Amino acid sequence: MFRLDLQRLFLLLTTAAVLLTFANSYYVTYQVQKQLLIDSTLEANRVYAAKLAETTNNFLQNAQKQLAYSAKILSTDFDNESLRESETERLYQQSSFFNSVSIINSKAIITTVFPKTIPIKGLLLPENNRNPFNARKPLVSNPMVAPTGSYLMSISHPIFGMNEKYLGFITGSIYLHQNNVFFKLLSQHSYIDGSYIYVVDQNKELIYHINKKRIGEQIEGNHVIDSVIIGTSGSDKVVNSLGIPMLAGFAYIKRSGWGVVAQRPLENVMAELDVQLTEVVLKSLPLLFLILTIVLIASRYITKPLKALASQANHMYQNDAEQNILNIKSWYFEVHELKRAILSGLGTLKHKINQLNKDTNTDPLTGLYNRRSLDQLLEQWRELKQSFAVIAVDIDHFKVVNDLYGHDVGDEVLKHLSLLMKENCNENYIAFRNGGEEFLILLPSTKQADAHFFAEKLRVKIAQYNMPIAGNITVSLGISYWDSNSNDTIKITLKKADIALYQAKRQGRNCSILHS
Ligand SMILES: Nc1nc2c(ncn2[C@@H]2O[C@H](COP(=O)(O)OP(=O)(O)OP(=O)(O)O)[C@@H](O)[C@H]2O)c(=O)[nH]1
Repeated sequence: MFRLDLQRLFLLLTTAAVLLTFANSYYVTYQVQKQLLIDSTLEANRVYAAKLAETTNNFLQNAQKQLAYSAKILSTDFDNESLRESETERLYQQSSFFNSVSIINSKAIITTVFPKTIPIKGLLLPENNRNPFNARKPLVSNPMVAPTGSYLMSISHPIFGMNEKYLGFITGSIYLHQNNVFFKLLSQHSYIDGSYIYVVDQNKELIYHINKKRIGEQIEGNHVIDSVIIGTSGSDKVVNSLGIPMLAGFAYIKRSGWGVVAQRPLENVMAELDVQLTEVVLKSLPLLFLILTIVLIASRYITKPLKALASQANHMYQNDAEQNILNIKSWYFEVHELKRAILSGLGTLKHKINQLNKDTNTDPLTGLYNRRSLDQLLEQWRELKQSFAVIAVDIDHFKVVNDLYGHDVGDEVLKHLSLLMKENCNENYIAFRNGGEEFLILLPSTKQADAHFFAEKLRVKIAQYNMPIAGNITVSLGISYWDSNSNDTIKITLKKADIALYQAKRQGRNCSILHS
C-alpha cells in the first residue's frame, strides 16, 4: 500500500499553507483594490459631472447675459430692421454660442434671422414652439423640432419697449444634431478609458451624447437619470440602456433643469484591476519561489535524521546497526529522544537475543551446552576439518541414586558433576549434556592418548568428589578420535565413543576405555 513519507507530507502541507496564504492575500488585495477602484471611479465621475454641470450652467448664464444685452439695445428701436439684422449677426458672430439667432415680434412672426440662409423669415411661430413667446421671461427651452425640421433647443430673452410694452423676444438656437457649443464644451472629455458623458433634459431626452444618433432619444428605467432630473447630484452603479454595468457620477444643471452624467463601464475598471493584480502576482513570484525553496530545504533537513532512523530500524540485525544509529545527527529534541529510545531498544533486543540463544543452546538443569549446540559445532568442525577427540561420560548405577535419595538429589548430582567437568576442562574443551545422565566432552586438536589421560584424571576427580547426600559416585568413559583423514564419519566417531563407554561398563564401570 502506498504511504506518504514524512518529507512529502511536510512538503505537501507547507506548500499548501504557503500557496493558500498567497492566494488569500491575492483575494483580499483583489477585493480591497476592487472596492477602492470602484469608489475612486465613482468619485472621479461625480466630481467630473459636477464640474461639467457648473461649466454648462456658466455657459447658459453667459448666453442669457448676451441675449439680455441685445434685448436692451433692441428695446430702444425695435422696428429698425437694420438694427435687428446687425444685432442678430453680431450675436451670432461674436458669441459663437448659437447655430442661429432670430427675433420674433409681438405677433409671433419671425422678423429677423441670422444666418439669412435659413428660410424662416416672415413665418409665424408654430403653436407648439410658443413657450418663449408666451413666457415673456428669460428661458432655456426643451428640445423641439423647428419649422425648418431641425432638432434644436433655444435660449431666449424677452424685449420690452417703453412702458414695459412687450415687443417680442430674441432667441439663440443650438442645433442638437450638428456641431454646437455643447460638443465644444463637453467633447473635451477623454474617452481613452472607455468613459463618456451625456446630458439629459427634464423629459429624460438626450440633449448631448457622443453618439449623435442617440440625441433626442428618451431614456426610461435608468435610476441615475431619474435622480438627476429631480435635482440630485452624486454617484452610483447603474446598468445603462444597452445593459452594460456602469459607474456613474451625475450632477444637476440648475439653470436649465438638465442633468449631466459621466460614466465608465465597470468592465473597463475591472480590466485595469486585472492588470494591477497580474503585476502584483508577477512581483511576488520570486518571493514565493524563495519561500518554497526554503520549505523544500527545511523539509529535507528536518526529515533526514528521521528517515535515517527509520531506515536503521529496518536493519536492526546488522552488526553495525548500533554504530550507524550513533552516527545519525540528532539536532533537534524529538530525533534525539527517538535515537535514544531506539538505541535502548536495540540494547534490550540484543540482550534478549543472547538470552534466547543461551536458552536454546544450553541445558536448563546443568547449564552445559545441549545436543543442538553439539550438532552445530560438529557440523562447523566437519567443514573446517577440525580434528578432535570425544569422551562419552555416563554415571554408574545412577538409577540407584534416584531410587535411594529421590529425583531431586539425582538432579543435584547431575549439577555437581557438570560443574566438576567444566572446572576440569581447559578453555578449549567443551562439555555437553547428551541427554539423561550421559555427557560428552569435545577436545579439539587433541590426540587419543592425551584425551585418554584427561578422561582418567577426570574419572578419578569425580570418584573422589563427595556429592551432597548421595556421597561418592563413579562414572564410566569411552573415548574416540576424528580427523579429516579418517574414514569414519563424525556420527560413527560418536558411536565409537559410545561403544567404548559400554565396554567400560561391561568391564566393571569406574574406568575409561579408548576405542581401538
Ligand atoms: N534425577 C534425574 N535422573 C535422571 C535424569 N535423566 C535420567 N535419569 C535417570 O538416570 C537413570 C539411568 O538408568 P540406567 O540407564 O538404567 O543406568 P544406570 O542406573 O545409571 O546404570 P548403568 O548405566 O548401567 O551404570 C534412570 O533411572 C533415569 O531415571 C535426570 O535428569 N534427573
